[in-house]
Amino acid sequence: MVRNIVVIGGTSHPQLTQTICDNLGIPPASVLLSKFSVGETRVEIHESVREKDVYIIQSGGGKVNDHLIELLITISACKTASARKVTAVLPLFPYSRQSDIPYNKSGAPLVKSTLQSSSFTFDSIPPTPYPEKIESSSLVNGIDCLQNHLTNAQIDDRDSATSNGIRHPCVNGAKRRDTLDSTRSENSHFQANSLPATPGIPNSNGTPHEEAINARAASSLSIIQAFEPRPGYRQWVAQAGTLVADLLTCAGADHIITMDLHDPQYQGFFDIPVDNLHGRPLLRRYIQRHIPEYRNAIIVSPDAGGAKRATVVADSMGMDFALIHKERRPIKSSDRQNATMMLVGDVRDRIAILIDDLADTSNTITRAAKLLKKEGASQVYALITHGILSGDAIERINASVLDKVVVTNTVDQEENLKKCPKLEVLEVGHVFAEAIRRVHHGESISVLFQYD
Ligand SMILES: O=P(O)(O)OC[C@H]1O[C@H](OP(=O)(O)OP(=O)(O)O)[C@H](O)[C@@H]1O
Repeated sequence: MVRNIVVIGGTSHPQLTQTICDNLGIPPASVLLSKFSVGETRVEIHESVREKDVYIIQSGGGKVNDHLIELLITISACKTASARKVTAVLPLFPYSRQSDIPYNKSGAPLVKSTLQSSSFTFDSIPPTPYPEKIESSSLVNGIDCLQNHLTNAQIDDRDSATSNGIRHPCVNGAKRRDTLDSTRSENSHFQANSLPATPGIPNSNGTPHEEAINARAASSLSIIQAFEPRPGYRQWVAQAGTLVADLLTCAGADHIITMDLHDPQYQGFFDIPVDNLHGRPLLRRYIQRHIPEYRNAIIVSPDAGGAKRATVVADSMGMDFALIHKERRPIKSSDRQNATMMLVGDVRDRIAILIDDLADTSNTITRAAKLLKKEGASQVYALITHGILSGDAIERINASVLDKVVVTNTVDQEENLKKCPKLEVLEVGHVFAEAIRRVHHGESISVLFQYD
């Protein structure tokens, strides 16, 4: 039993909090986490934290923004209640993919939008928005309006440049909308049913169901084609990772414990200690125990960004390695969905094991699996640290040629397990409990990463 320590669980993953507390031999602290009817988060700490070391467990995934605000308020509540030290334990760190935003060649950000004949929408809540499911109310929310105005403003500028410098008045947006519609009709590749086939990957390789899901998602994932950058101006997109790091520090966090940061350099955004634990030992143990004749299998990175992660696993286990190269900066929205994928390495008649840090929409792993099967792989496993699995990811995995998807429970998988027979979950609670115990006693935690 660890003394003088308080563990508080956020609402993101109560089961993981309980496992961590069971491993530490203490009960979770009594707290009230709720919401006022307006939607604001309410936090009450029901026991003394004075001069105690407090560990707050809150993961990303799910209602990520609500969880983040709840974490910030809880940190602040503990600090103002005289906690000696507050450590935020974020098994999946939210927003860590947003330290850099991918841009297309024209400078427009690669963001999700859904194109309808009359308007854009930027809904990103699960499920992955389908054009036919858009509600008219979604067209009037703040971000949609802002983006529409941005787009319309771009078109206005173009118009004014080609019409003797006279700016068209905005009468109920009618002029702008007309222009926008005509711009859209020129971009016929934006129509949901006219997507190009995946270069290098004939459509016939996937199941018809998978093709349908991917085509539907491709039609939803769009760059604003009407966007044309003003000369000398590149549209600014917030790099939210920096802000989130600052928010945690300002709220009063003294220390961060997380696992498999998408970009390990994100640790440099903080001026407090960040312990980035590794999920690799768990994945490695799974390979050794569950994959038959694993030494003949081949580790595959589904994109160049994850090559280092995957090679570390391959090298430490004396296994072969292959890489899928994914085109990173497509010009058209449909290209992001259908970007060219090329395999470097030989997977024929072997079990291919995809290793990645996270699966969100699961487009990456399902498309990689399709390519690997096409290249002759006998089975395809995906071993992922963070199973975010948002939107219709589970549906996509079920329809894919993937044989098995193994994730850790840094994100709650209870509901996903019920819906996905291919899914297996590895427990991480004991890893975080050991990290907390070591940090609390001032012991080194490097032993938790010294296996590579
Ligand atoms: O399930 P999905 O929605 O397909 O997302 C998963 C992919 O996203 C991340 O990489 P990213 O695309 O950000 O590229 P990077 O690794 O080069 O940073 C991650 O490393 C996966 O490869």
